[in-house]
Amino acid sequence: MVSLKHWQDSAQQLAAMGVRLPQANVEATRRAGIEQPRWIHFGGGNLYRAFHAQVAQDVIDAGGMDRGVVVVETFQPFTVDQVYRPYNCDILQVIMDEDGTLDQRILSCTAGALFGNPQRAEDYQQLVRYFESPELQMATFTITEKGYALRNAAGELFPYVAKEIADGPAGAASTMGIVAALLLARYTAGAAPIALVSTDNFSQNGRRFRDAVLTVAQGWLAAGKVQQGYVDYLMDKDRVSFPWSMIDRITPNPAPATEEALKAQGWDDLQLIPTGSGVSFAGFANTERTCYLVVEDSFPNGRPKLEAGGVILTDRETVDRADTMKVTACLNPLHTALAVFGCLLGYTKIADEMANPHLRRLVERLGYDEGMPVVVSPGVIEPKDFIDTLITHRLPNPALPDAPQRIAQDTSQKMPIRYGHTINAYAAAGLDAGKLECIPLVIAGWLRYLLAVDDEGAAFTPSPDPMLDQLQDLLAQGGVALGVTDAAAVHAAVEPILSNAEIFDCDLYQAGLGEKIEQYFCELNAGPGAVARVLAERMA
Ligand SMILES: NC(=O)c1ccc[n+]([C@@H]2O[C@H](COP(=O)([O-])OP(=O)(O)OC[C@H]3O[C@@H](n4cnc5c(N)ncnc54)[C@H](O)[C@@H]3O)[C@@H](O)[C@H]2O)c1
Ligand SMILES: O=P(O)(O)OC[C@@H](O)[C@@H](O)[C@H](O)[C@H](O)CO
Repeated sequence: MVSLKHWQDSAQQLAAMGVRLPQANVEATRRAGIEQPRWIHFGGGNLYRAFHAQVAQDVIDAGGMDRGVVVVETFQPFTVDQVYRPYNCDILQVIMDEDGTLDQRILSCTAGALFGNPQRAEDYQQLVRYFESPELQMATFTITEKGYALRNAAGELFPYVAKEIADGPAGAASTMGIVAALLLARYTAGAAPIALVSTDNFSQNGRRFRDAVLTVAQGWLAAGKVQQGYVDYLMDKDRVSFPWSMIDRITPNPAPATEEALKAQGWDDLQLIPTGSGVSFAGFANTERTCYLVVEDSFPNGRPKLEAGGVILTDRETVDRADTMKVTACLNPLHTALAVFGCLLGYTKIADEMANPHLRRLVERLGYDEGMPVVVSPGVIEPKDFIDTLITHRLPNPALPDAPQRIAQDTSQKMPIRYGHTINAYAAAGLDAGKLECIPLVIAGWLRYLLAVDDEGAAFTPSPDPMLDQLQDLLAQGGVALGVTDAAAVHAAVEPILSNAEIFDCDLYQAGLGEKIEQYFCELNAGPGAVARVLAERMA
């Protein structure tokens, strides 16, 4: 048997098993990274473990960075304590090819892991020291869309954000507040430049990230907690940059099937680590081979040689086009459609959904017919090739254990990016959004999903979502349950949701889609079996 915790004792055996090993001196890069990283990553979830860590290992192996990355959690310490530290921060990356091959590689590029929240003073102070150093060049982030959110659906600051603004940097509590406080420490220590790179899935992520940090910082300025010089520092892109990015790699939660396959190959310490939530972790990260990371080349303090890790460095406009292509048209809207309908139809694997001709037709029409017409090619990736590969290889990959339940997480946070953007783009291009059929069908499917009753009439547990309770209450208060198809009752219950521009980035009634979504919802909600029937009729 071989173990990830002690892999260096079995290097020869691992090499014989075909497991790729780090090329650089592991201990030296680890020591140097713990001493002072050049790269800190916030949100050490599965995407970091499968993708950013690969980039960092490639860069280190190629001599493009002399030290390891430090991973930081701000939200909860789970991965730090239960996933990183027990494995000395090492990761087994498992790339799952369509033919069932498991391509395995040990990634030893993570030097340390911290719970960087004032709740854990020792780790937080270490993080502050890292930020005070001019040697730190960049921080990357995968903290999910909600990690950047400061306001509720009514547009008001969350109470804990209002409180941290009133309390000042010492009371930083949200991730945006913590980042603003770390930047204050950096400013005070000499104002060295830095790049803060959001690699989360939403359009213009750098702009929105910057806006969120500035909202907190300007709140502190208004409350007399910081000086103008600090805000000037944050606003100076030559000192603090927020490069935009596009990231793509379908990275499911570690799956029992992967755990079993690895055990059968001789691994003895890669059991799934229970989290008590929908997400799962393990010593391994399972992912697909295809990956893209496109980043605006704006690093005022220099950067590791990211090109050696396959990163495409380019200008902001190209990044924006690549990202818009992926998150608003050619991948993520298709994913959310499969998530919503997959949960309703009892699927647990995306590849199985792609074998359903009606679901396959739905995602083809969503992508080719409804998303693509308003996509501008980024040049660095050809949209038609991208979506062709997605539909013919990536989504149907039977080896990839991706689940609609994973993708359904936080759907309320993704609506503006995945559908609102295209609806608004139709209006901007003088096209009639009211003619769209698949986007409103998915939104109606999401309302149907919120009832938490599947197409057989059985209750299911929706994936975690910060707005779930609020949205479910609106439907319940309106008397909407499975079987309710009275148009007036449905309208009264769903109108506050569909007209809310905080949720969709547009008022769907003004966009000419509200009534159509209500009609689709009534069809989908007619009773058990209605979801499959409507899909079969409309996607014939
Ligand atoms: N998994 C993928 O296929 C994939 C692909 C491309 C992009 N992404 C982007 O990466 C993000 C993370 O994906 P993942 O697969 O690593 O998810 P994950 O669930 O494995 O990890 C989520 C990470 O975000 C942190 N987090 C959650 N809520 C937070 C909050 N409010 N503030 C700060 N941190 C918070 C968690 O602690 C964890 O480190 C996604 O939301 C998406 O934007 C994911
Ligand atoms: O990560 P999210 O929650 O924004 O979205 C779920 C999936 O659509 C997403 O993770 C994809 O797998 C990813 O965007 C592929 O690159």
